[in-house]
Amino acid sequence: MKKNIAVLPGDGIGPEVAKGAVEILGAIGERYGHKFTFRYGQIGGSAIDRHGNPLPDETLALCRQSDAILLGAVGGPKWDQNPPEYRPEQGLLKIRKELNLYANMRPINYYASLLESSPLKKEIIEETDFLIVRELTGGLYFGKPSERTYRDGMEAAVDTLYYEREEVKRIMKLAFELASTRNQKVTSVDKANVLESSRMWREVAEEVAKDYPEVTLEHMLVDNAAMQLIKNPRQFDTIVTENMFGDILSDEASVLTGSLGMLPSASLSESGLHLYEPIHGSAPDIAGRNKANPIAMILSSASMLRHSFGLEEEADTVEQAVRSILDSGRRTADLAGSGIPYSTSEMVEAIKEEILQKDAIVHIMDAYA
Ligand SMILES: NC(=O)C1=CN([C@@H]2O[C@H](COP(=O)(O)OP(=O)(O)OC[C@H]3O[C@@H](n4cnc5c(N)ncnc54)[C@H](O)[C@@H]3O)[C@@H](O)[C@H]2O)C=CC1
Ligand SMILES: CC(C)CC(=O)C(=O)O
Ligand SMILES: [Mg+2]
Repeated sequence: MKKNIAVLPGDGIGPEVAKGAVEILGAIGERYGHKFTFRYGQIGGSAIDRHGNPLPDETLALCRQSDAILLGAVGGPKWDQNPPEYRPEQGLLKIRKELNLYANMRPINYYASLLESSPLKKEIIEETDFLIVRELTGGLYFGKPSERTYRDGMEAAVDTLYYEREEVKRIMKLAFELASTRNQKVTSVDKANVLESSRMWREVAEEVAKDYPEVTLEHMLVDNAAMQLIKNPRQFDTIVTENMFGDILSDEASVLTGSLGMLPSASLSESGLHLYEPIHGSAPDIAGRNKANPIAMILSSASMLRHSFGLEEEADTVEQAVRSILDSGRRTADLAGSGIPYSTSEMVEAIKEEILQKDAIVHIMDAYA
């Protein structure tokens, strides 16, 4: 198979983890005979520095000409004081909107060998397996106005949580579709006791649920959901929620796996051009030190193999290699505790060797078959 992949490394640890994912995809190409061509584009702070724009037109064009997109992370203190349009995060929001990447899938799976890495009790997190379906192109991050203003002579600031009914329906339908292939339960998370947008969200959830009689729908207020995620995460199967609620709840959920550096995501569009990104940010506190955990990014690339290219076995191979390396006790600093940590590049190399070594074993077995 031949595929063109746009790689947008971004800022901070973005380039470090993106490099790791590219190497892993290279190993998969080598093992299975696929030709992946990687073409690089600028986004975020590095794009501001080079082009004066957090999402240059060239980057968008590159993405549109590609079969899938890998994105590292954007942002950092260097650009924190920039005016809003020159903030790296605007590049990320814009690419999501321009490519209509309306659904961000954030799966939370437990890793047996990482049970000790979480501050939570083993009995609570064991067997955790749920999916956060985060609406990604609407809600509080996109509503207008979003500005500094004056009201009654007083300085004020406003952000707007705006949803069109159809936008809610689209993400809700996807959540029900996904739940019907999982454990048939949707938890719709909102703040319907306060927000009008949430009351509409709830109505739509009830309406869509009628088409999926085999799926159980429950509603949960977001503050309670934040608590339930830590208290009893096994109760969840598919969570569907507003953009910012999903952003916050998924970072919280990463604690179940032991590190933010473990959670991948897929940002899906209706056009079939999807973007794959770890849920974490650019981690300026560890950037440039070869210290970041590349697994969230590597698992995002596995998701790309599965969902964009239909390469199920190849995706399984990446995920299995990650599990084997973790089972063998190898950890980056975020998970190493008092053990000796692997650097980013050592971790990538270990996963890569695991992928290629299995290949060697398969060939030897074939030779003797
Ligand atoms: N998708 C994106 O590009 C995102 C960008 N950001 C941006 O990133 C910058 C930093 O934001 P923060 O709030 O610090 O969030 P962050 O996610 O970058 O980091 C939070 C904490 O988790 C750690 N961490 C994150 N990823 C890690 C990894 N792969 N391995 C090991 N440790 C990891 C960091 O070292 C830090 O202590 C900001 O400019 C923010 O706007 C934040 C979230 C998402
Ligand atoms: C710019 C932010 C919305 C990025 C973020 O935190 C995320 O998508 O997880
Ligand atoms: Mg986030």
